[in-house]
Amino acid sequence: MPLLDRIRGPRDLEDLNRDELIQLAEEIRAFLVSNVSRTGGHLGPNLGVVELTLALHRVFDSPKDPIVFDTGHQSYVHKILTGRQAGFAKLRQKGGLSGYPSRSESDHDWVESSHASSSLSWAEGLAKGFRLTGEDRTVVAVIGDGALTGGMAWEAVNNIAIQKDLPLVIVANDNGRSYTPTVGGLARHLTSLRTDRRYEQGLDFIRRTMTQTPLVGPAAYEWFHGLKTGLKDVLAPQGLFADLGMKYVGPIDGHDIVEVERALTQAKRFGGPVIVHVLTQKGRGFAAAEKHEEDRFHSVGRIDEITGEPILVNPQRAWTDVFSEHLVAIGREREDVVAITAAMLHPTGLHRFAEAFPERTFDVGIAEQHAVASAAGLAAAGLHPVVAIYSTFLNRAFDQVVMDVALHRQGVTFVLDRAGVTGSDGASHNGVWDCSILSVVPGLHLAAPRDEVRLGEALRAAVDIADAPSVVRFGKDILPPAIEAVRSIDGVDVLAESGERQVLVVAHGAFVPLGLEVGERLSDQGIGVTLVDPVWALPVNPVMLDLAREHDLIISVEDSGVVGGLGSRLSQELRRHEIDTPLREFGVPDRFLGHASRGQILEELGLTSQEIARYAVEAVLRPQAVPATAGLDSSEA
Ligand SMILES: Cc1ncc(C[n+]2csc(CCOP(=O)(O)OP(=O)(O)O)c2C)c(N)n1
Ligand SMILES: CC(=O)[C@@H](O)[C@H](O)COP(=O)(O)O
Ligand SMILES: [Mg+2]
Repeated sequence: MPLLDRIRGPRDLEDLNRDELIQLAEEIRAFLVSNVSRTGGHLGPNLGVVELTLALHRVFDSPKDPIVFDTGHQSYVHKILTGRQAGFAKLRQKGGLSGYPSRSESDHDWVESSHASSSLSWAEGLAKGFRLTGEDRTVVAVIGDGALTGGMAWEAVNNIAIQKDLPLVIVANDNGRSYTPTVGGLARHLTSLRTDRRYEQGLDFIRRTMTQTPLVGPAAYEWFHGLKTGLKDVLAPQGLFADLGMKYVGPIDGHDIVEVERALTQAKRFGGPVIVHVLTQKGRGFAAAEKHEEDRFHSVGRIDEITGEPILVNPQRAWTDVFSEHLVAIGREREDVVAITAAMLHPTGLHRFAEAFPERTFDVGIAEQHAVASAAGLAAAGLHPVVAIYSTFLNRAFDQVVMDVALHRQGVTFVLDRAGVTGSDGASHNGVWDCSILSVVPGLHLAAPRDEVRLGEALRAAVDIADAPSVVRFGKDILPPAIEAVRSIDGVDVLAESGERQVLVVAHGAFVPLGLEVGERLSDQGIGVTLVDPVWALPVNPVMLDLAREHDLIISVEDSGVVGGLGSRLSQELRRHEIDTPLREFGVPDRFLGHASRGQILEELGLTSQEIARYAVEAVLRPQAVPATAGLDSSEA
């Protein structure tokens, strides 16, 4: 019987000997490869933390001792060891396991992380809280070298370092990579800790001595490890962490389970804040991942479990690809255009720009706030920065968008990928907050292009704006075919017109095809429709006000948060101009969405042409009978 079948919870790990643990680690890797290759998910990060997670669960008493996984994408092994093996068949699917820690799944999950660099603050708060309430618990934070580049992590370190009796163990899981190799001074510092020559020379000496000792088997192993640990304390540079006043243990070979356990035990006994520096290999044990230069299989779709080749290669291009190509073309024409990524060069499509213009591309680490403020500086120095970032991660840098870019009237372009409902990564990764938060930024321009042509045009227009923030947002899906306008009125594209001017459908970005379907359904019912795409949704184009005056009802559809979103902004402008045409906004309600496919989520929210058209027909035929909030109701289904 495989050992893994006997593991129902961390207690089942207690009696395993070293050989059994090694076998179990192998079984877990096979389990991960076989399952994640079928569902997709964060394979590489999890293959790297198998021994580390086994050791964590043997040394600490989870859930009494909380284990907080930074970002949380590397918590699959933790899930396997805490009774959730069966759930992997539906990982990240509707009704299945979340791709991140989830409190509804298990008491072992304390923090539903997913946005990076917050674990140390969480752990500090938990540990401080337990100390105040007199509970004897140790809190563990597992943070990657990438997540350690985030400013929040350093705000926490600064605060932790002065609390000498805080029972807090920070495990720095150093695999040298975020997606690509982790960049920056900290990464360099970790490398120097990893490769310090004095420690290596000391180890060589021990190895040579060992060949002359009479010890064999486990005794030799114990002896060797004891010496290695002692040697590290004496010879290895404690560096930055120790200088800040924290105890540093490491560097530890993260795939040597005995060594990891020993270090964690030592850290637990210490009773104050300790950083345990563990070296791991992203993608370990799966050849295709180990040699995958781009990201070591950080996040995969469905793949062949032997070769690692993607199973479904969609020949159609995604929004990211098209943006990527347009930006290179712009870069050739405009020497002042520079690009910034917060550790996501390939996922945001900036790798092409980086290949063409390496000296004009900046990877700042997982540091969105810095990325945006630094962009303001670059703009003030005469350049035009393009900050390419996932919509959800811009939340981190809202203040910098307002204070550093908008207030200073700097020409910075934000390209927001993964805008709208993304689905399988769960609540936190839907890009549904950008329009609401950006709507309140004075002077900001925002475009939601509907197809490739409009994306190219919007991007060019955005980089021409030299005195204000400009934003181009698009989703994760593949691109729809080009949708040509029937005519254009001062920048507002009219996509369809039929009959009397009864219903004005205003559709944005990826929801333009949905708007077209709504329009068709209405004209099939004999209702006059005008369908428009403003392309530039912010600031509101005055043409929209004229169009609003000419219609009886306005329906706005957007793939973003409905509260304070684009429809809502238009509605406010109408009121400001005393235009009383009723407007109903359809978009994503203000609640957290469970993980599921994009299609399933949109269906659940009633964001289908059938539901929207049903509302519009009712509102036109029986205006008195339709409640004022009906549009919002259907999106809260
Ligand atoms: C605030 C924020 N920005 C960007 C990301 C996207 N992201 C997820 S994992 C990751 C790299 C993490 O690297 P590391 O912490 O070293 O973990 P590893 O995958 O190497 O285990 C990035 C950039 C995120 N989750 N949160
Ligand atoms: C953990 C994290 O934040 C990213 O890895 C994210 O899951 C990537 O999303 P995509 O797969 O949409 O690029
Ligand atoms: Mg890493």
